This record gives sequence, structure tokens and C-alpha cells, in this order.
Amino acid sequence: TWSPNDRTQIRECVEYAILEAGYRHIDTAYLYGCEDQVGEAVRNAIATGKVTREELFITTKVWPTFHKHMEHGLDLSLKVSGLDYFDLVLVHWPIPIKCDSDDGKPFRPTNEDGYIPRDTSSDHITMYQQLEKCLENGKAKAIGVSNYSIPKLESLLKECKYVPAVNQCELHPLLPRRDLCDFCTSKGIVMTSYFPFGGDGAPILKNEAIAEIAKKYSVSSSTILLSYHVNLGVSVVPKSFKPHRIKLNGKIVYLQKDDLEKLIDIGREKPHKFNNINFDVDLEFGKEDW
Ligand SMILES: NC(=O)C1=CN([C@@H]2O[C@H](COP(=O)(O)OP(=O)(O)OC[C@H]3O[C@@H](n4cnc5c(N)ncnc54)[C@H](OP(=O)(O)O)[C@@H]3O)[C@@H](O)[C@H]2O)C=CC1
Ligand SMILES: O=C1Nc2ccccc2C1=O
Repeated sequence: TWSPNDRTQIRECVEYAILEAGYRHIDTAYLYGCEDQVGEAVRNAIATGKVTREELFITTKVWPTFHKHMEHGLDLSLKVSGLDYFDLVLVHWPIPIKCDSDDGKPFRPTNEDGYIPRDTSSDHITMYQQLEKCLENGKAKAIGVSNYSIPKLESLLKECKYVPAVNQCELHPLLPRRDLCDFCTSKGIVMTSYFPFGGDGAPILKNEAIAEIAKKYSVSSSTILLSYHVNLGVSVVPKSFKPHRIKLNGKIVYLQKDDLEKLIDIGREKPHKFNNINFDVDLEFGKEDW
């Protein structure tokens, strides 16, 4: 439910996704400024009698400007959405961002170098530990992380009480991150792919190697990109505002092993990350640590 500009259509798209296209997993975040529309869509969908709350799986994320009070961040998401609980709550990014306000804003302050300034008085482990309390008090049915690297997960796993259920990261054939996926699988952490098409404007759909595989299966490149994840045991959260694409994105095909290998090979040598959010340099692990 992330949209960089127009956020007016999200309620109707979520309703369409649930009622007409069979979606059950909806991914949102406090950052996206649309949890009100997601909550309304969920209530409207339930009111039709076609789906129950228990059948739906609603994920949200607490933005790291709330690093001192993550439960308060989640409380705001609950209030805005009008939901009684979220099925999954993620630490949105492992990097605490400087913030003095109560509402977590500004979300992306910038320092004189143009970077989003990190608050070094906290860390990703402390943020996650606060969500563990939300698991215990029932505000979240499950908790997890987003944009966590292997070193971050290793340090978190040493300190946490509950293993994160999910790590949601940018993943697609141009950024296969098989090491991260294998690490997560070995620890019982489900990977979720965001930016399955490369984000706004869907740049990965122009890739010729993917188009060739799509031709072989007589499906669209978008179907290949989503099937890639499902075939690898990764969940995936595509976004579209167009009804026919919302439906199309529910279609998954079985991929032959050699085609799956071809897809992984596309980004093996030179992985490409589309999300270029400008966090302050990570002194410990280097800039690429997310
Ligand atoms: N945890 C995190 O830090 C992040 C999480 N996310 C989550 O991941 C979701 C997906 O990422 P998002 O940024 O939306 O980018 P996506 O990779 O899902 O791409 C969205 C773009 O693809 C287009 N598109 C969708 N389906 C098709 C199709 N079948 N054929 C052609 N074009 C298509 C959309 O256009 P149109 O709408 O016109 O169809 C839109 O321009 C977000 O909405 C958000 O929930 C995203 C970024 C970071
Ligand atoms: O959730 C997010 N969606 C985004 C889109 C662009 C850049 C960063 C983000 C997020 O953190």
C-alpha cells in the first residue's frame, strides 16, 4: 500500500484486492499515511460477510523515528487504522532516526550532508525488544523486522527473546540476496520481498532476460517476477492501483529449476538495489548494510 504521490485510491484498491482478487495479506506502514484507508477497507470487506478478520493478515511497520517508544508508534497505527491488532508488526528499518516529536515526524529529516541522521543513543536491538512487549500484550500477533542484513540479524538473534517471524527486504532477480535468504530460512525467519517490480514505474519489467522466460511460459514478466519468489518460498507484496493488474498479480506459475537458476543469475554478479534511501553511514558494517 506504499504510494509515493497519490494516496486517494488505497481504500478502494484494498477492498478490490480482498473481495475481487482474493488477497488476504495486506502490507502497510505508519510511514505510508494510509493506515486509515486500510482499516476502513478491512471493515468494509468484513461487512460484506465474504471474509472474516481472522482470514486476513494485516502487516504494519513502526518507523525508526519512534526508536525511543516503539509501542507508542504501534499505538498510533492502531488508532489511525481502527484495528484491534495487527497480524504482523515490523521494525521498518534497523537504523534509529533522530526525532524529538511525539508523532514520529519528520520521517526523513536530513543533515547538512543530505543524509537521514541516525540517533546513536539507540540501536536496532532495542527497537525490536520494544516490539517484543507488543507481542506479549497482544497488540501484535507476530513481530519481525525489515531491511535487516545478516550481521544485524546475527546480533539481534543473540539478544532477542522471540525470533523475528519475518524479514521484509528488497528482493528480485536483480538483487537475489541468496545468502540472506538462506540465513533467514536456517533461522526460521520468513523472507518477504518488497519492490518485486523494482518500485514505482516497475523498471524490472523492461528486463529482456525476464521477458524471454515469460514468453516460454506464455505469461507476463510480472507473473514471472512474482512466481520467482513463491517458487523460492519467499512471500511477496506487489502494489498496483489498476484492477486488472491487482488480479493479474494473484497469478503464480511453477518455474522449472533451470529457469529459476537463470533468474537468480541475472543479479548474481552485479546486484542492483533500487531503494536508495539515504541513511547516515553505517560505521560498523558499511553503507551497504541494509
Ligand atoms: N519494508 C520496506 O522498507 C518497504 C516495503 N515496501 C512494500 O512493498 C510494496 C511493493 O513495493 P512498491 O514500491 O509498491 O513497488 P512494486 O515493485 O510493487 O512496483 C509498483 C509499480 O509496479 C506497477 N505494477 C504493478 N503491477 C504491475 C503489473 N502486473 N504490470 C505492470 N506494472 C505493474 C505499479 O503501477 P500501477 O499501480 O499503475 O499498476 C507501480 O508503478 C509497497 O507497496 C510496500 O507495501 C516497499 C518499499 C520498502
Ligand atoms: O516502506 C518504504 N517504502 C519506500 C519507498 C521508497 C523508499 C523507502 C521506502 C520505505 O521504507
